[in-house]
Amino acid sequence: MSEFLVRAVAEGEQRACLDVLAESLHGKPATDEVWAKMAPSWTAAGKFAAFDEHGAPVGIASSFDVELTVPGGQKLVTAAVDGVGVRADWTRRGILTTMMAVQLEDFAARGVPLAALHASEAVIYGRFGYGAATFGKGVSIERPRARLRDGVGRTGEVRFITPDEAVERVPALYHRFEGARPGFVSRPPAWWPGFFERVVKGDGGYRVAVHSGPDGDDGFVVYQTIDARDRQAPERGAILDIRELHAATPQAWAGLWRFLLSVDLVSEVSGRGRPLDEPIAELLTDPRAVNTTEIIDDLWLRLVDVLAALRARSYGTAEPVVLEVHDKQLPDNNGRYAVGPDGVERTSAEADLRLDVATLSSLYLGHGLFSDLALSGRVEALDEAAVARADVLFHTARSPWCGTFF
Ligand SMILES: CC(=O)SCCNC(=O)CCNC(=O)[C@H](O)C(C)(C)COP(=O)(O)OP(=O)(O)OC[C@H]1O[C@@H](n2cnc3c(N)ncnc32)[C@H](O)[C@@H]1OP(=O)(O)O
Repeated sequence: MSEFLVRAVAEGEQRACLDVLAESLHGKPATDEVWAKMAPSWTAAGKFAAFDEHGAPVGIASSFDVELTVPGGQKLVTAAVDGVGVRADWTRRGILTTMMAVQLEDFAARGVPLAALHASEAVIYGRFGYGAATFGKGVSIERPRARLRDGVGRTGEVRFITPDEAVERVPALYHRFEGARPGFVSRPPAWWPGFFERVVKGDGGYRVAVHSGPDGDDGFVVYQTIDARDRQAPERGAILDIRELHAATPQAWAGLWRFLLSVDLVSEVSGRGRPLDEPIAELLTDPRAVNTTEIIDDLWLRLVDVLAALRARSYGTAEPVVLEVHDKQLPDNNGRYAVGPDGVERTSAEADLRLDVATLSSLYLGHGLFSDLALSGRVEALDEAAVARADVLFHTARSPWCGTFF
């Protein structure tokens, strides 16, 4: 069997690695024009690749650092893992497994307490300690039925901005929302050019609208309209599909929804990956105008430093529990942790609950219940009473939500 070597990507090797990634995702090699646009942000930093015996890349795993808000509001440095792919003629030989191991060791050595990713398939990353930690819902709103309750969203103004104005204003505006929910991530400067090129300035016809309240700009929406008109069904108008909707205040949030639901010749307003608890139906006189079309896993989280991560978040009011954590890839995390509202310590006390690091990672931001995972066997309850306590300790008022694709 052919050998491979996993190592850090050196300066000058990025383009060949990008082509491997594109191939794995059924894309095309970058043209000179595309590469010229990508090169400034597709640096060698944070990239590991597998090379064949001739030195050609056959697999790639990339990451960049962001800050992720954890329950209680602290922001933790998090390795945002993206750009993972193995050339189709090299799969199932352990390349991803080796790249994940090297990457995790790098995160641990750099003192990065969390790693996160969006998974192409739900079966891949659990074995490396990642668990689905935030979810998003798809919504479809029947616009003809969607009348707003009296007074909803009337306190501010919404205006379009041009793509160039969006480049100028939206990153700073987004910065205002960071920390609004557990799971939210910062968008470093290198994240934005791809978004502006592919979405805002791309050929999808996206519009950017900004909401202004008493303190100035406080929300924005990015959407496109898809013409679905049909002569046989004259009541059918366009579909207005939301790509992003972020608001700093409840008034801005309601104002943006008012605007979206007021656009003429639209029969449906849709969006994917919205927060599970976004109360759109509560804005309307007919809540049944809002349909949930799907619920999908969003951010997969990996506690790299279990003690640091557990210490960084806040907890609900309940007696402490002792968690026994198993971590195959990073054995320094193995052990017991006493977790309570007054703090988190390593302990030699008897364990109440036993779970692997992927399961703990999926519960960490507040989505899901220990009791559900105890039912399914993913949490082993050595003390039954501790399950309900853990539910209270880890619960968060707002659903965790990431809202950023990388
Ligand atoms: C964060 C992101 O970027 S998500 C994007 C991920 N990339 C893609 O989906 C692109 C297309 N797919 C690929 O490039 C590759 O198939 C990868 C990266 C998913 C997997 O790479 P491989 O080198 O084949 O993985 P590797 O050989 O290390 O497999 C490890 C284990 O995962 C399993 N596995 C890997 N990929 C899959 C999959 N897609 N479906 C089911 N099982 C899988 C393997 O069977 C193996 O199981 P085992 O340990 O029980 O033997």
